Amino acid sequence: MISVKQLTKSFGGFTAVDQLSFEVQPGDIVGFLGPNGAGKSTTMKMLTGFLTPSSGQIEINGLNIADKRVAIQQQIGYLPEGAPAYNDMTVLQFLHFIADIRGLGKDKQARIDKVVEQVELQDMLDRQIEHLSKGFKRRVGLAQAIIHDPAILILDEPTDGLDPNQKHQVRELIQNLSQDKIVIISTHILEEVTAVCNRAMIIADGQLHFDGTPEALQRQSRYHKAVTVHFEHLTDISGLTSMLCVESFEVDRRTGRVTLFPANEQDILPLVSHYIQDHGLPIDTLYAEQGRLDDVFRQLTMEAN
Ligand SMILES: Nc1ncnc2c1ncn2[C@@H]1O[C@H](COP(=O)(O)OP(=O)(O)OP(=O)(O)O)[C@@H](O)[C@H]1O
Repeated sequence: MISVKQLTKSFGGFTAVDQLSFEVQPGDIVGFLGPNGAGKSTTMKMLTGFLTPSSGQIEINGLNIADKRVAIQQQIGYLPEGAPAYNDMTVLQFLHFIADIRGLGKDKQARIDKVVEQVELQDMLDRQIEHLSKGFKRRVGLAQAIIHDPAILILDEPTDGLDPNQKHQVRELIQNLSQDKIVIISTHILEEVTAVCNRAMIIADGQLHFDGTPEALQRQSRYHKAVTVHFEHLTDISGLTSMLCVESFEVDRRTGRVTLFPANEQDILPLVSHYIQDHGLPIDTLYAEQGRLDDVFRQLTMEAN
């Protein structure tokens, strides 16, 4: 378990992480979300023992990082921002180097084979890291993070720079890893949180603004329970938008979709659907919204500003 209490980091007079407190249990896949400069990487660096907090406490599996840093680091796999590596080594040399540092001993070859397969580096083993594409560099970074099969994985923007297929693979990899592990990722991709994480934490200005499931995050959106309609052709919507159960509406000028917001948070889909049927309105799409993550992200982080 990770237990963080009142964690703070200041650089000179500037507070990058401000009294952050949270706990993470095995099985949790946590997504750190936040605007640029929110303090996500700084928090990860403190969790992994690369930065010393200005104040506050970090305990990992009962050990305090202030006096058991090395023991804690043995339990953690860390992919730093930008996935730094030794550029003049080949991929295979680098993985051997990391495996030796991690003290894998007789398990070394088996673990290297396993991670090479997991992140699909088979064709790159003899390439110098300097000459790899951004996506492959990131895969090397992931391979070194998981090579010792750590109980805790901390991944700073793990899918940054990957193409859509690689993103999908890395997300699957994270999900397959996670049954008994703690995984913390930071990302700017909101959909990644719903695709991969069972918990979302929104950090802005170094403070925690939301901590809950991705579904709970979506429910905070003003679009939660709104009903969106798309018509086959231009249609008079005045009757629909003046229904008593509809508090307000908006029209997306680009797509022509009409979104109806419910009065009193009620479930208006059946009422809207009946109205459309009764009046023979020419619709091609009708659905209730779960909530829009970009909307709630903007709302929570703007409030912080
Ligand atoms: N070593 C440092 N010295 C001074 N300021 C720093 C240092 N490291 C980080 N900061 C500042 O702390 C703030 C938080 O940075 P951090 O990298 O943690 O943000 P982030 O949420 O990871 O951002 P991004 O999404 O852009 O990666 C930023 O304003 C950054 O400029």
